Amino acid sequence: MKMITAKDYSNMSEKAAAYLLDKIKQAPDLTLGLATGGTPIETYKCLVQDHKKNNTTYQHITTFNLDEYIGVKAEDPNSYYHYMKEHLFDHVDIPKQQINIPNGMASDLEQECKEYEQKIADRGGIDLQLLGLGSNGHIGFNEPGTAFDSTTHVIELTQATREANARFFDKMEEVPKQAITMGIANIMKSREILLIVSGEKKSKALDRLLNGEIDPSFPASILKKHPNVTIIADEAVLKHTRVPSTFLQ
Ligand SMILES: O=P(O)(O)OC[C@H]1O[C@](O)(CO)[C@@H](O)[C@@H]1O
Repeated sequence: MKMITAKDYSNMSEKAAAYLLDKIKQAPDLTLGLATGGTPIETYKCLVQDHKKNNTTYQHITTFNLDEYIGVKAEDPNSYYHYMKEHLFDHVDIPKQQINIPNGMASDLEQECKEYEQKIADRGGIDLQLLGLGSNGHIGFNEPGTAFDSTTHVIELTQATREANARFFDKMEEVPKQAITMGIANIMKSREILLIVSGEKKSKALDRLLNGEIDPSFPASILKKHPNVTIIADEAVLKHTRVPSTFLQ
């Protein structure tokens, strides 16, 4: 794993967007794994600004989102489908048929998971996966205890995750209890991973990732076994994180 440091959230987002754009320019038909949540919002904003200014094209890009809430309609402002349209897809030239997000309204969720797996496989896997880090170590919605060999599956969200995400909803009761998420095996099969981490509240999690044991009780810990992970972290998170010198470029 290598670490790129950033001054603050904006600078982390600029560096993450520059990193993604560099890869997109090198391989315009890249298969990108995308994340939602608070962390990547400004990264997407930077991609949109770049698209407007420099016309970087997404015509041949295929995307797979990590996860989606179960029981939230696509048009609901809290669906991750809606989030992606609002923050990225409606503002760049990616063809609709190249966008993949699990369908949390599918009547047969097991079948939906299987089909999502097949779509990823048919595309030849993910080239570059963008990841955020949950305070409890979740990646995608793979909560603590999720098997490292898990593939796309239905997950019960922990109370901690529901509380962390409650800020996007009007009431705690509206926060879904379940989601579909790519599994840890899918994330680990990505050829490259870009993990973005910002803010003091993520210090404990980043510290555990860098210094702790590899254990399913902290799903992100498996990233240490991936051969090509880059972390972009800002000063606020790094202030209380012990960074082993081997991680610094
Ligand atoms: O970026 P946030 O909002 O802190 O969330 C951390 C992670 O949790 C999730 O919301 C769950 O998938 C991810 O999208 C995100 O990367």
